[in-house]
Amino acid sequence: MTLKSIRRAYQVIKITLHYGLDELIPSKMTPWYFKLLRNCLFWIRNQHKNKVGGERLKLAMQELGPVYIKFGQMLSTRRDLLSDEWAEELAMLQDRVPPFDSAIAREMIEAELGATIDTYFEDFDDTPLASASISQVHTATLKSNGKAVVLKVLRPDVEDQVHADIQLMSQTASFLETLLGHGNRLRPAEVIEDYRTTIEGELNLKLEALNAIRLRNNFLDSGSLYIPYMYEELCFTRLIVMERIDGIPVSDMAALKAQGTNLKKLAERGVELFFTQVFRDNFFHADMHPGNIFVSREHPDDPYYIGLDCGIMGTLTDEDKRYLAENFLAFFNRDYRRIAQLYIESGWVSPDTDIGAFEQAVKVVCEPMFNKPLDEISFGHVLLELFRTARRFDMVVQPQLVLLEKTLLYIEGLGRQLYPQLDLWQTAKPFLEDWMSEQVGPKGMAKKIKQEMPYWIDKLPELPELVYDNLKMGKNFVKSQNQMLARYLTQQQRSHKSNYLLLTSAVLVICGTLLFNQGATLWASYTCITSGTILWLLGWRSRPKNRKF
Ligand SMILES: Nc1ncnc2c1ncn2[C@@H]1O[C@H](COP(=O)(O)OP(=O)(O)OP(=O)(O)O)[C@@H](O)[C@H]1O
Repeated sequence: MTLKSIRRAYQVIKITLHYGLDELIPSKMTPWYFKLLRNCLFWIRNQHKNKVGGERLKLAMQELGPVYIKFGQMLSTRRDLLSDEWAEELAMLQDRVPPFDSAIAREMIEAELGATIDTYFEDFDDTPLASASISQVHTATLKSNGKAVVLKVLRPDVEDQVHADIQLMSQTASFLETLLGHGNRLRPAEVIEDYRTTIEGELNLKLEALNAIRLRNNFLDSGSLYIPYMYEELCFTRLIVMERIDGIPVSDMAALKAQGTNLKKLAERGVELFFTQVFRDNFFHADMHPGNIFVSREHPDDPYYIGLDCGIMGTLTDEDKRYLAENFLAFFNRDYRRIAQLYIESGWVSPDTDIGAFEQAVKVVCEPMFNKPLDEISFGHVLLELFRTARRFDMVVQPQLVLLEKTLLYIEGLGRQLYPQLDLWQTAKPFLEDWMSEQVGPKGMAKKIKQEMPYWIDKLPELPELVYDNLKMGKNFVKSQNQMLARYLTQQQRSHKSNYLLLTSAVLVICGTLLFNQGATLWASYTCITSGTILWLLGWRSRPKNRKF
C-alpha cells in the first residue's frame, strides 16, 4: 500500500463515518474488532443523523467522487439487490463534475494525435461542451472536410484513480463478505467485480468508438436510430473524434412538444429499437440514461433517436435469447412451471433446485401483475421480479441479463413518459413471436439445417470410417464389459473365501488359547492354534490382490 492509497483509504473511511454508513450494518452482525476500530475513530461523528439510509449513501458517494458516483448509478440499477427506495435515491446521482483545465485537455489530445491540434482541427473551443466523470467533450471543426466534430478526451489520471478506488472497494467488499457471511444476498464481492468490468471498459475510448461504428452500421437506413459518424483514424484509447450532432435531449418534454414531435411514434420506436437490438442484432446499447439519448429536429412527425456514448454494450448468447423469449411467453401464458423449468434448463439456477417451491415463488410474484390490463404490464418489471425470486434460489448473477433488465426498465419508463398510453405488449409481442417462430418453428429448423449444411458436407467423406470405428469400438466395449464382470465375480469369490478362512482361523486361535489357559490337554490346544495359524495363512494368501477390476 502506498502513502497515497493510505491517505485515500482514510478519506473514504472519514466520509463513510461522517454519513454514518457504519450504522447501517445491523449491530448483531458487527464483530467486536469493528466496534473497537469505530470507537478509536471517536472524533469522526455521524453528522447526518436526521437523514434516511439511502440518502446518506447517495450523499457519501457524491462526496467520494466520480468512481463512487458511477458505482452508485450502477447500483441503482441492481433492483434485484436493493429496495426500491434505495435504488431511487441512488438513481439521482449526477455525474456532472467541474471541467478540468483546457490546457491539460489540449496536451492530452496532442499526445494522442501525435500532432498539434491545428494539424487536424480549426475553431477548437477551450470551453468544454460537457464535463463528466470519465471524460470531457470539446467542439471543433475538422480541417479536411469542414464538418463540425466533437473531441471526447479522458480526464487526466482517471485510470490511476479508478484502479486505486476499485482496489480499495474490492478489499472492502471482501471484508464485508466475511462480515455478512458468503451466502449473503448482497454479494458485495460479485457486485464490485461486475462494476470493475464495466468501468474498465469505459476507460478505453477506442472500444467505445468501435461499438459506435457497429451500432451505426446496424441502423444505417433504419430511420429510427442515428449514431454519429466516428473518425476512426482519429480515435485512440484516450481520445475519440466524432460527428457533432444537434438534437433535443429526450428528457426535454417541453422542447419535444414545442416542435410537434409525434410522441406516440417516438415511444413505440424506443421499444421496437430495444427488441431489434436484442433479438435481431444481439448487440444492444446498455447505457441509455437521458444524457445519452437525443431526438431528431428533422421531420418531427416521423422522429428518430440519436444515441451517444456506446461505452457499455450488451450481447446475449442464442441460448440466453431463447430462454428469455420463452420466459416472457410463459409468463403471459401464466405457465409458472415452465418458467421454473427454464431457469433450471438454462443453468441460471442449480439443477437441484426444488422446482415445486420455485414454481410457487414465481407464481406468488407474477400472479398479482395480472391485476393490471395486459398492455400495462412492463417486461422489465416482469424480468426484475423473476430475477429477485430466482436470487432467493441462489441464481448465479448473469451480468448480461442484468444489463438487459436495466435497459428494458429504462426504455419502458422512457416510453411511458413520452406517451403514457403506450401499449407495451402490442409493441413487443410481434418481435418475440417472430423470433420464436424463426428459432423453433419450421423456419428455424430450415435455418439451422442451412447453417450446418457446409459442416456436414465437409464431414460426409469421413462417415463410413467413423461408422466402422464406432461399430468396432462398440464390439470391443461389450467384450471389455464382459471381461470386467468376470473379473469382478472372481474377486468377489476370492474375497468371500478369504473372509471365511480368516474368521475360522480367529475362532480356532481363540479356542486354542482358552483351552491352554484352562489347563486342558496340550495337544488339543496346540492343534487348534496350529490349524488356526495355517487357515490364517491360507486366508491371507487368498485375499483379492487388486481391488480394481
Ligand atoms: N457527438 C456529440 N455531439 C454533440 N454533443 C455531444 C456528442 N457527444 C457527446 N456530447 C455531449 O457531451 C455529453 C457527455 O458525453 P458522453 O455521455 O459521451 O460522456 P461520458 O463521459 O461518457 O458521460 P457519461 O458516462 O456520464 O454518460 C453528452 O451528454 C452530450 O451533451
